[in-house]
Amino acid sequence: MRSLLRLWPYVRPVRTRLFSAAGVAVLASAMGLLIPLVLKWLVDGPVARRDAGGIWLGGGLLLLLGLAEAGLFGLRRWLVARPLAQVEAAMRDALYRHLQRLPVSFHDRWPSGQLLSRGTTDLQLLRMFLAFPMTFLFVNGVTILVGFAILFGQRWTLGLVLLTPLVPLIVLCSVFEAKYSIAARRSQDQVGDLTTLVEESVLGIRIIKGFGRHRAQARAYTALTHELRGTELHKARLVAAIWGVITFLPETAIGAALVLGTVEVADGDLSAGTLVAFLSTALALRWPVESIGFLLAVSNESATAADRYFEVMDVAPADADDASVRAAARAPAPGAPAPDGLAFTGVEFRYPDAPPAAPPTLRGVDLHIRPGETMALVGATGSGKTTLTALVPRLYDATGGRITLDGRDIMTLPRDELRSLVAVAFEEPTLFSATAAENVLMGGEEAGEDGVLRALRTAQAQEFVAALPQAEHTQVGEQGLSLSGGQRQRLALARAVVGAPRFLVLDDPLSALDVHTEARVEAALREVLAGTTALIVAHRPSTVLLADRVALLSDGRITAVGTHQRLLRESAEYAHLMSGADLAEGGPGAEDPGRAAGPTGARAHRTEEETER
Ligand SMILES: Nc1ncnc2c1ncn2[C@@H]1O[C@H](COP(=O)(O)OP(=O)(O)OP(=O)(O)O)[C@@H](O)[C@H]1O
Repeated sequence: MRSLLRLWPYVRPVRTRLFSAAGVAVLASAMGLLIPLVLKWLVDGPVARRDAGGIWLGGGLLLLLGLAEAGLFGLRRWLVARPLAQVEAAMRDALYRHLQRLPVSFHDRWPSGQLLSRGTTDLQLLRMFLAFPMTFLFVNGVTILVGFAILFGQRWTLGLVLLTPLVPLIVLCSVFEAKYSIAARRSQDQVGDLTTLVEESVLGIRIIKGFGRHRAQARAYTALTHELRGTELHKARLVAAIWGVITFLPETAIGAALVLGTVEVADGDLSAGTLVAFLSTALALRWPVESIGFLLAVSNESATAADRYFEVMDVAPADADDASVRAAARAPAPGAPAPDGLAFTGVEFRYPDAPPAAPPTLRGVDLHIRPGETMALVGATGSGKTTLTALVPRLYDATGGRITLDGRDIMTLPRDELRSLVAVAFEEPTLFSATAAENVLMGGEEAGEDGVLRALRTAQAQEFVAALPQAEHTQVGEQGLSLSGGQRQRLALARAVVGAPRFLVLDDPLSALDVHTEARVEAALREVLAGTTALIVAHRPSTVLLADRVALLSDGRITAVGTHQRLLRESAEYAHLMSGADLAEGGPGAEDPGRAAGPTGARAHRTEEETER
């Protein structure tokens, strides 16, 4: 329940409205409690005297009280609707912004459905809690206290009879709360799992259909829904039990008070009006008492929702560690950074969720890419190429050693600056639900329309984009037009080059292209690469040919660096990786060593020794 208190910072801005609404609800409840007192006056006065005028007056008064009660409850609802929508929106906003700032390693660990359900159902639950149970636990508490004061005022002996169930009720409610909160947590986690499964099924629909997995998927879905159904039924049984107890015990006490009160009226110890007032007050307290079971259940679910929400919000964002880093970055630099390219020194990396006994994914990586140089990174599958490239834009932080850009340690660079220096494109291109131009501009908004067209030309995407219904203003990505894998890759490549970054990191960016398109993209890329320091993961010799030098990564270590030709000669592993390709046995690179060594202008004519210096 303590987690519900943590909602205060979000509720604070709307506290005046919420407190006013609670005040209005207390007033409305008070109207309800006045009704029995008017009844008492009516029975003992005008009814006993057979005074028709008095009876009409009493009836009119009761009608007015009823109308005032209804009107005040309506006003309360109106008061809370807008501010609570605002609280929900602010919390959702904070969650979204926080998720954007959390490190990639967090997203590796957390299923997206769990995050989705926190941003949707959990927040709806919290809004409901603030709108209803929070106010009514308070309002009903006040109503019960005032009601009992009135009851004791009428006849304290009968009041004591009504109080008898209090102790067993408190004990039973606390047992219920403990059990219900476990069930509520389980159910909300199961909703998260279900959301993950639905999301995966929608995103992976081609694989599911292609492999005829729909039955297996449907079975998994049914199993999860059955589990959720079981938990929901368990919750319903718990609520039914507590509701039954909360209804049964007070009503038995009311019954006992009725019998005792009637005996007292018969004996002439109590006026009929007092008994009517006593019983109608007790009946007016039925809803506040009976609703406690329901209010506790919703409060419990809300506490679980708040726990789940803060579980994510409490994870330190990726740039939290940047405070000291920024201070270091602000320290006067010993002069403008000299262009020194991209250097890895003794870099080690281990995934946070890797088993403790497993060796690090990267170990003692030393690699220097000179300014303006293009380095291809080649290695067997699983050797750590993608991991190494992910360290440069700090998608993950190296667990040892250092990476420098023009001599500046990337850990001392503010993330914004780092990401404006480094552009990335991955093998699996992700496009967003936006126009083709907007997707490209994500790589550098200042590039403008001309920049987009230039980048599209470099990525050889201008033709297919021009053929789209609204050219570069066509919606692409998830909710837009479906593009082929190669088209998506080329748009992602355009996004990487649009900002003319100083450092370019490409993870096998041409893998989905046919050889002719690839050759055209490479020709255009060479111009871009001439002014950029680049690290390109390559599987195919044709991509390797874009590079000045090649680094061979095996088993998390750089084991050889040199030109394509030299590595072919000297490294059996490299030759093996490149074998089967036309280049290894007399392909174009072999025929034209200049092109293999670094085919951009003057660089194409450098000797092998010069390139390797
Ligand atoms: N998020 C992760 N958590 C834990 N281990 C990971 C994660 N991503 C990759 N790995 C492991 O790290 C190792 C290197 O993976 P990486 O993707 O860097 O290889 P790669 O050389 O790029 O392979 P490929 O050529 O197949 O793309 C693999 O053993 C992989 O299982």
